[in-house]
Amino acid sequence: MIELIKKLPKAELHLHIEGSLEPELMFELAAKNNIQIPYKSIEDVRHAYNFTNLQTFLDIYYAGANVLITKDDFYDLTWAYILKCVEDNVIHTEIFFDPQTHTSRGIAFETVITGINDALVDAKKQYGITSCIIMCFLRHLSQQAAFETLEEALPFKEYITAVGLDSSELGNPPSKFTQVFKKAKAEGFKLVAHAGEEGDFTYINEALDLLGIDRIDHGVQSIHSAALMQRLKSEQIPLTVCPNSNIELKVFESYTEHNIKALLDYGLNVSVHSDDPAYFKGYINQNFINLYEHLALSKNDIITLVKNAFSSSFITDELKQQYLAQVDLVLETI
Ligand code: HPA
Ligand SMILES: [Zn+2]
Repeated sequence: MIELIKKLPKAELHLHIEGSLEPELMFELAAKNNIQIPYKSIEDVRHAYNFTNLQTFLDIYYAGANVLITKDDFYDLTWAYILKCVEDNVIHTEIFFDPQTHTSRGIAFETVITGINDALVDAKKQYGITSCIIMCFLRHLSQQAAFETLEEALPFKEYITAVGLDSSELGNPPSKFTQVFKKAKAEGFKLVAHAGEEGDFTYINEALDLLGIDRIDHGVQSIHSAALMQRLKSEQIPLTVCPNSNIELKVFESYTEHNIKALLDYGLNVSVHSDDPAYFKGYINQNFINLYEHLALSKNDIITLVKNAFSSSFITDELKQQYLAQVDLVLETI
């Protein structure tokens, strides 16, 4: 089964590019850019990755992002991630970036977006990997700040497919961003939002009812509302679930307690993703392998999870069919 997991072509739909910053590159960029980081060695960094909840992770994650300064840094970060896609057979990836994490340090929006985009263009040329970019608003900041970020993004609209919402969930419900999501929709962006990771199921209801999102990121707390479960099932609203992240951030105590199998068996449109793989011990294949080893996923479960990701992606229907056929082709050879 592990061979199957590795060989299947996959789509990544929940990946923060800043969360793919491996400690080795963090050290290299810190030295190049003369940025102080609070670690003496790679070992030291890995040791610090011992989180108790979302906020303890975010504090370290934002500090890590401080080493990213130039367009080349954003290119190199993204290219390093593309090489992981090649390793894991990810043929389509939809990546988040957090512009405010960088613009608040005086880095131009243009520097960030063009560095990321150039690497994605090269990924298509060199490996045929398709991609899109999702710009996230930081929910611990104000709606006004999100509006300003949306304005900054408009000249680069052709590079950005969707807007999302991430960072500290508790106390920052989707309702805080109703107006800016309305504007983003009017500008033609697809909409996603992190909801129901640490926040309860009412955050998911708000993301659906007030923001009008196309996909929920995480969404695992939906299991606590029968009405919401019924709605997610009948409307087949995608949930991009990140198992390693949920374990590392103590959303579930262990893999055996993770509810993805229950969500899948109920008939929800769930898929598996890696969130912040440099911080959460592994990329997409490792997420599948951990689930397989602890939750007794069947071959059919794995195929459904893999196919759901393609179906829930923002690519054209034609490309979806092509990629789903590619999955079937690999299945025939195994
Ligand atoms: O898992 C996450 N949740 C919220 N914000 C984030 N920013 C990076 N990763 C995450
Ligand atoms: Zn996330």
